[in-house]
Amino acid sequence: MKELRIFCPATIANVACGFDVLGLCLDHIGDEMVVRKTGSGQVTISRIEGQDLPLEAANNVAGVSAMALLKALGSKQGFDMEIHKKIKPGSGIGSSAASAAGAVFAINRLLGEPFTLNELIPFAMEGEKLASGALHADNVAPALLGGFSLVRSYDPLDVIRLHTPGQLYATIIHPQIEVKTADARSVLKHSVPLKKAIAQWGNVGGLVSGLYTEDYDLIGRSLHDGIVEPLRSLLIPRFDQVKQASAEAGALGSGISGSGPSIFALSKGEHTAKKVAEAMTQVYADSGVAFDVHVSGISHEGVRPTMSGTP
Ligand SMILES: Nc1ncnc2c1ncn2[C@@H]1O[C@H](COP(=O)(O)OP(=O)(O)OP(=O)(O)O)[C@@H](O)[C@H]1O
Ligand SMILES: N[C@@H](CCO)C(=O)O
Repeated sequence: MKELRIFCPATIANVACGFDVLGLCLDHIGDEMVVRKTGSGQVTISRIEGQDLPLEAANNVAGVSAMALLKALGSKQGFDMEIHKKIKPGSGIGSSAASAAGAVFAINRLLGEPFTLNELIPFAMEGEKLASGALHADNVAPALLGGFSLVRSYDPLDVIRLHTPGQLYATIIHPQIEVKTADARSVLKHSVPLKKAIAQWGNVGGLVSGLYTEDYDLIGRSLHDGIVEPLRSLLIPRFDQVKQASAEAGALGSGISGSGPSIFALSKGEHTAKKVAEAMTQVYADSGVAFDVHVSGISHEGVRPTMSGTP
């Protein structure tokens, strides 16, 4: 195979209590990429549609991730990428991760899969480092593996794919303001009072348990973030109102999606998730801030081919 067209899904990182360790994969929101082998011996990006992003491979997360993979293999094979961007950079739903994960998935597939999906995560993290200065895996892991991911450890990297309950739906409101991950990380404190840490790791354990037992009330009780949300929510217009309206509409819980400005809520069932979407819309209707609202299931699959290229 010389060419692969893929869907690169959006993701929600942190999922409230799991800063840098939890993430989930959305099912139909995402970019497309076309990746093809070339004889140039280099990684190139010939086209980016939908957003104004760098075409130089060294300045684009897709290029950096691709080069990290090829360097690990010692491969001199050239690749060219086209990126059809639907997820806005700085949205909080893993725009950079979609490109990083897409690049390494496609190149790995075109090279006959020398790496497992889990083994691709560190290469995609190099792209995230370019975007935000931080080697976080909580967007690229679910973008590659699908479902929910837990980064149990960064050193050594140990990523676990978690069970996803079938009736879990996400609602996302994306206010059209850009919050760069690097900026949203710079507002964080580097030490956490023990009392807050206790509450947070209790909630991470509760959320993981709730996912496995499909206990939706427990999932809802666990969707709290007492560490990051109080600092970052100040960057997001009407954050508290969106949370309150989501709860009143029946959401299990809500929080900042990734580093924001998107806000997510999880609900049991699509019907409730749609009611939450209406409630979020009402909060933002007269805000003067343009916004999009999405309802999505949790995808069991991450990056995936949409059409095989020519053999
Ligand atoms: N292919 C790419 N797709 C998206 N952003 C890219 C890409 N290549 C480079 N970037 C840069 O990465 C930055 C966006 O990444 P950032 O992590 O801030 O946003 P995000 O991925 O939408 O957020 P989050 O990780 O919170 O979901 C921008 O500075 C953008 O120029
Ligand atoms: N865990 C990262 C995710 C960025 O999407 C952060 O919150 O900074």
